[in-house]
Amino acid sequence: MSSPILSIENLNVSFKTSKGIVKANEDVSLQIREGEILGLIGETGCGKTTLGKAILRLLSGKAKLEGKIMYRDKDLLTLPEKEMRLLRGKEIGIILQNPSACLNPVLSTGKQIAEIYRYHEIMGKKEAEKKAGEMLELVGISSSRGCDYPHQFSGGMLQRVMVAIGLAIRPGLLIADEPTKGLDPDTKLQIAELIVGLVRKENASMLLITHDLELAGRLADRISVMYAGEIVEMGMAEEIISSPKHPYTLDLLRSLPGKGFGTVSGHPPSLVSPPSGCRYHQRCRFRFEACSLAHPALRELEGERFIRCLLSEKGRRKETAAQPLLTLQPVLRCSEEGIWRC
Ligand SMILES: Nc1ncnc2c1ncn2[C@@H]1O[C@H](COP(=O)(O)OP(=O)(O)OP(=O)(O)O)[C@@H](O)[C@H]1O
Ligand code: NI
Repeated sequence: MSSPILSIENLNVSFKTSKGIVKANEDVSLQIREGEILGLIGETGCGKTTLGKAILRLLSGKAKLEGKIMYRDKDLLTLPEKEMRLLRGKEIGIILQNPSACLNPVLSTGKQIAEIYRYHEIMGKKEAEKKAGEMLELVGISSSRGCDYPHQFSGGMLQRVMVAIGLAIRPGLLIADEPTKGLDPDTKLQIAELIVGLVRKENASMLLITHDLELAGRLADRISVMYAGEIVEMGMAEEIISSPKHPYTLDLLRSLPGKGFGTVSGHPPSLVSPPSGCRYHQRCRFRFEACSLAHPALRELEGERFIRCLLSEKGRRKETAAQPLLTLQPVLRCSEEGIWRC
């Protein structure tokens, strides 16, 4: 097994707001290995972007961060800002979800890519502009369009420009935050495959942030499922998709458009005052009394599978799965071993 390029230990991120302290990430621990693509999924507002930005210390001054984030041998939460600036873009690239807000409207796209090389003082102006053209070609845009401004590009093309910027200096780790948001289904897949193809070619690693479980299942090696600021399930992508163990993951899978179910019913809880016990218990079809009282820990099951659910504790699963408090039309059944299947 390859060593981690990124290791996050017990990360807590909170924001002081007028409504109270928003606990956007709580006790988050995960690793991304060399050459690995980790999908981070969860509903809107669960804390995915917070985690991605925390890695690069891009959160606003209101954010309080505790825990440890190691990139190779660098401790990112204590690294001096000067070193952090050198690391951003060069060792860890980021693609944010809204290209038109991230790009400078009065600078040509070619110049914006060239600026990265100039900023990191890798090469001179002429060479940087030539390299920017090559990057555009790499992401499927003619280098002649380097003179064009962001408003002259479609959403999909702009996202390609963001990919070129994110990967310009061949970072070891790429954080891609909803890189396909707002694109039509065909463009979405093309962009996602483009990013993954380039990352794989470089043997780089990636944190792929998305609310799209299907996309993560198709492109990631492993998946972390986040709910209300916490990781609730983590494992190999194909296993998460074929046999989800946390009721939330199961509900996410059931809500895929292809299954015709719509979104997961109910609303995520407040991150200012989350419910006691399991954060998902109010929406969970398998809840039992203890779920509203005891906060489950993230436990490791066999084969690097992690789950934060009281049902995963021995003896509970069968008993409870057999008698869910709420029974929706079951596409579920409980197998002999007590593992749920879609
Ligand atoms: N700068 C901030 N100040 C205050 N609260 C914030 C800030 N940034 C994020 N939050 C809050 O933290 C929580 C997590 O937000 P985050 O953007 O990380 O969620 P997300 O999973 O990325 O959602 P989406 O899928 O919509 O992008 C939300 O409740 C959000 O309102
Ligand atoms: Ni987000």
